[in-house]
Amino acid sequence: MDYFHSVTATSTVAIIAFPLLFLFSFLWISRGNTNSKKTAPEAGGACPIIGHLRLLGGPQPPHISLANMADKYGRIFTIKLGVQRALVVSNWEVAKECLTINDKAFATRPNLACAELMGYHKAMIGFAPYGPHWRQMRKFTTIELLSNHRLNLLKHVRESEKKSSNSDKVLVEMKRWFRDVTLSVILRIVLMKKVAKDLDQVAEEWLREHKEKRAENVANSEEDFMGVLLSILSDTEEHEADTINKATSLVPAEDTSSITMTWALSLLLNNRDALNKVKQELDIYVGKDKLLLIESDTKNFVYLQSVIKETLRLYPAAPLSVTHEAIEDCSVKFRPTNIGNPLEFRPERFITTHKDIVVRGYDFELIPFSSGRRMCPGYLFALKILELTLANVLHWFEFETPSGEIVDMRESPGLTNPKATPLEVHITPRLPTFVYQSTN
Ligand code: HEM
Repeated sequence: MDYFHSVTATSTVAIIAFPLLFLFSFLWISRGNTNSKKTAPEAGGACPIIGHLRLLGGPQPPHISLANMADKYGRIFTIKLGVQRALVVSNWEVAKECLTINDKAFATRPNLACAELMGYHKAMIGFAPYGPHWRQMRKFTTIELLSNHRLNLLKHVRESEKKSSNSDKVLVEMKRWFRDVTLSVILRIVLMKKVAKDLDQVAEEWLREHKEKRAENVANSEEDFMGVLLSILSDTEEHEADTINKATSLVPAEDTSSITMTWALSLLLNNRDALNKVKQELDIYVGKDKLLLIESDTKNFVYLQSVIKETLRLYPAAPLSVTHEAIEDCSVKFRPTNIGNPLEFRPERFITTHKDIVVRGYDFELIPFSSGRRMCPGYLFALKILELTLANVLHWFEFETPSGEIVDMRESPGLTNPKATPLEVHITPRLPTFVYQSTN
């Protein structure tokens, strides 16, 4: 039976809640959910929308609350957020319609106070309204910074980022560790050719300062990162605009990538069979006598790549995408479909039943990086960092939770989707001692 529902969007904010919700959408069907078009009661309160998302989130993350609401009101419903009417989309087919046929209609961002305050007066590409500035930034980001060609030129920066090993058992908070690695790579890319000082030295200085601030409990915001960058750059004039453009385009990389790596490791620690399969892959294709992996090694890690896709499916770093706003009238309709075992961590699905699905924005069943003209321009960079960093840490160390307990998988509210509790693990060396002492 075909069900069609449509909503006309005029000056509507679209919250595309995917792909976690796409899982729930399949459950809704199997639960015999009605497909009637409904409007949820008003969330109440005043703008800005971020405040409302937090309000919606309450004790649980906003995307989970929206999933519950979608369960009640359907996979496409509207909600009044203060003066704004928001269209909440929790199904991949509707998301496809929004991001293909209606892509241009939904291409701008809402006018939010947070975009003004956190986004350098909306100069940051992610917050910028659709228009000439966004177009120029997008061109710069996709061609000059994050194209396949540029990423290949910067391969050595990603490959050279490593952490020293200690032969003792060490307790490590993994999100911080992943964050430091990602920050260091970003910093070195942004400052490339810019600073007379040795790049490693600059990266180390930034990380030291960053760690000191953290120790003093100073808010560790994106603005800190930009502030430090701008102060480092203040003594240089040449190509400053380019450098600032680079920095603003790379800021989203840090949180999203380190969150995803933390979820991936957590899932593996709770699923020992999957962890063993990753290790087997590492032993077959790398062996235990080599320390540092390079990007060309990762093409063989089919199972690890499936783990990453499954992580992005179950714990997408940006579960609500970034809010889109409609610039013109359009109408959105949908027809339901079904998929099995959506809540299970089963990386094998991406080697068997769903092996052709890629996360590049055209398989709408899985779009953690979104799709269309506002799609994440950093997806290639992210996939490279995720594959290389996860492969390296899983190659170097054995991981155990402090008392062998199961990792807590609760999520916490926010625009991104961090773990509610830190991932603290004991790490011990996995390779023979001589490998850590070698310089490869
Ligand atoms: C696991 C990692 C990541 C995930 C899941 C992710 C996801 C997303 C999503 C869902 C959006 C919103 C797309 C939309 O509005 O439709 C986005 C935007 C964006 N992302 Fe990412 N991202 C990741 C990593 C990165 C990295 C590594 C970079 C840079 C190197 C990056 C740069 C950006 C930028 C600049 C935007 C704004 C694009 C625009 O508004 O035109 N992201 N990302």
